[in-house]
Amino acid sequence: MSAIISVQQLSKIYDSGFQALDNISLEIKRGEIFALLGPNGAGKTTMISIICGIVNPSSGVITADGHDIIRDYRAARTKIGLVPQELCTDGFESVLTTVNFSRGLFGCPPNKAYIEQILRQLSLWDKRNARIMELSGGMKRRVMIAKALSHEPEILFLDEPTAGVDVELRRDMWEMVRGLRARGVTIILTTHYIEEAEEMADRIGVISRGKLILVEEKNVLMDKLGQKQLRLQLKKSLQELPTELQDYPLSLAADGLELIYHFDTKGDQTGIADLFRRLDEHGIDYKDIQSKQRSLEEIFVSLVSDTATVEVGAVE
Ligand SMILES: Nc1ncnc2c1ncn2[C@@H]1O[C@H](COP(=O)(O)OP(=O)(O)OP(=O)(O)O)[C@@H](O)[C@H]1O
Repeated sequence: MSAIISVQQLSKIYDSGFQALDNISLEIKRGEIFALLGPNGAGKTTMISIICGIVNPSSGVITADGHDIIRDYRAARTKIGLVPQELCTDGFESVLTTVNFSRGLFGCPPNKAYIEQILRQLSLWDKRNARIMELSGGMKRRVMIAKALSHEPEILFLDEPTAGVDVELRRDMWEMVRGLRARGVTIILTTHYIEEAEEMADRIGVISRGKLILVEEKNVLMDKLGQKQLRLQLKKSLQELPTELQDYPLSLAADGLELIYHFDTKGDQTGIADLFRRLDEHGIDYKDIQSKQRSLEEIFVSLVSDTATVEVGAVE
């Protein structure tokens, strides 16, 4: 897949002297869903704002669908739709007027059929004549998406699309984003919700203190770093591991009532059969077994824990 966005050696130093981005290079592939993860203040919004032409870069070269975002600003901007973090729209206007107006700002001629299609897709068609102030928070957020899509962009930036929305609406949004991707829209989203990236993204980038510390296919990331755990609930508690088992990747938890075995999903052999034999030899009985994949959240926390204070995996 070719790159639809290319970011080369991007740095941003705000007027205050604060360096928000430090030499970032990144290519977004056409048609992918790319999730940008990072703790508060990592630089996600700064990066999006620069690509969308809202904030000036201090150095670096960025193109959107081949158009330089500074020299060829207008052409670049028409390729991009942005759903900002904050809801910003006139509450007195109707949904339809607002979305049509946004389209007009890009110099696009009216297209009733297209606007109807996106409003239907976002379940807003029935509310098209309602004033924005009369809508629920989730609906307002969808209006922001409709506005961002009004000029038929090929790239959609979603800055924390599901912050503060309930679980059901979050799932609807995920469905909608997948639908957009199926129509060929490239999607870049920032999120604090690791589960969102895990669920949706094709690739994941992790940004911490203005540096891009990792870019990887989600599945590769899960495989590469994704360890599995086998948890055995013991019938009798153990004070400590028998000496012969101390070289195994085992640990005791829950006051000696749980034995945790770590193994690599990539390895040829998990060692589980051998472990069971050894437990049998030592008369260690268990009543239940669970296996658990290391989540992206754990991976993320371990990645950024030494570079920043982490605030991740917010759960409502
Ligand atoms: N206009 C500005 N002037 C000075 N510093 C700024 C400005 N805008 C942002 N910053 C700083 O740049 C850093 C990155 O901010 P940014 O909003 O890009 O982070 P973020 O990763 O989007 O965070 P969050 O997840 O909290 O939205 C922060 O330390 C922020 O205080």
